[in-house]
Amino acid sequence: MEISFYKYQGTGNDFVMIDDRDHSFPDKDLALVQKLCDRKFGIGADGLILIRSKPGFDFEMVYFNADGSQSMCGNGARCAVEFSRFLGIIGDQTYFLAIDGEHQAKIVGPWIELGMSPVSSLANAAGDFFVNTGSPHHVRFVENVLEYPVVEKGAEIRYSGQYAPKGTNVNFVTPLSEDEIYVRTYERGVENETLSCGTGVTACALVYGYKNELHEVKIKTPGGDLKVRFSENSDGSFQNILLIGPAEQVFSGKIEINMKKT
Ligand SMILES: N[C@H](CCC[C@H](N)C(=O)O)C(=O)O
Repeated sequence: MEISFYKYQGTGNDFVMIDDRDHSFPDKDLALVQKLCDRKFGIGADGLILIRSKPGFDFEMVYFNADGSQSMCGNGARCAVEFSRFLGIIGDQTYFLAIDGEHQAKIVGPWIELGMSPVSSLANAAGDFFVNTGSPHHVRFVENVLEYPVVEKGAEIRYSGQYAPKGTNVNFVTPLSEDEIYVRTYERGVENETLSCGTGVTACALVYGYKNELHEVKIKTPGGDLKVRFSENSDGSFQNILLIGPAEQVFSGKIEINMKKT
């Protein structure tokens, strides 16, 4: 069976995007997801996203990490919004469903303003922090993140007993100024450093904003620049969280897939 795909990237986090409004993609075939994401034997990507029809929403976004596991993906959601506009499903605003619930988003020029799920609390984790922004994130502030052994230390934390069995994503942060941070991320399900992680930079921005009484944080990542805006409630929870950044279609193509005999 031949399928059409589109390749998108959001600050260097890259995705195979499939228009699956007819629900024909074999989403139980995780070996196929892994193959399509494989950078040598497939198309190559950090993850794969299906756009599906969903009553009550403009669309549903189904996200798979490269290893076939599922979670919420912030950069991927921005790409899903841009892809849905490209397909003519939406204009410049949308209300869609993802694994962590409903989301609003707005396209403002080259930027997508993505509403993220509310965050109930920041937790301390052995001197670091833990935040769930739709996917789980460990946040560690370090002296010089550009020199930090992200993959080695990231894997250590990701596979540590405190996060077993599901694991977590791991972010390392160095402040650049009073309202800007640099973030590098080890991503669960990619099992490597990615050039950026949307839910990850959101987690880091909430922690930095909490520590410095900010409601908007600029973030630099190896894959590009992002902004996070939010409001904090008196009980320490966060809402009106916006992840703001670009999303770009890089190329499109067709690929032959062997459907598993079911
Ligand atoms: N690897 C993450 C999901 C993708 C997160 C990232 N790509 C983003 O932009 O939020 C996890 O397993 O929780």
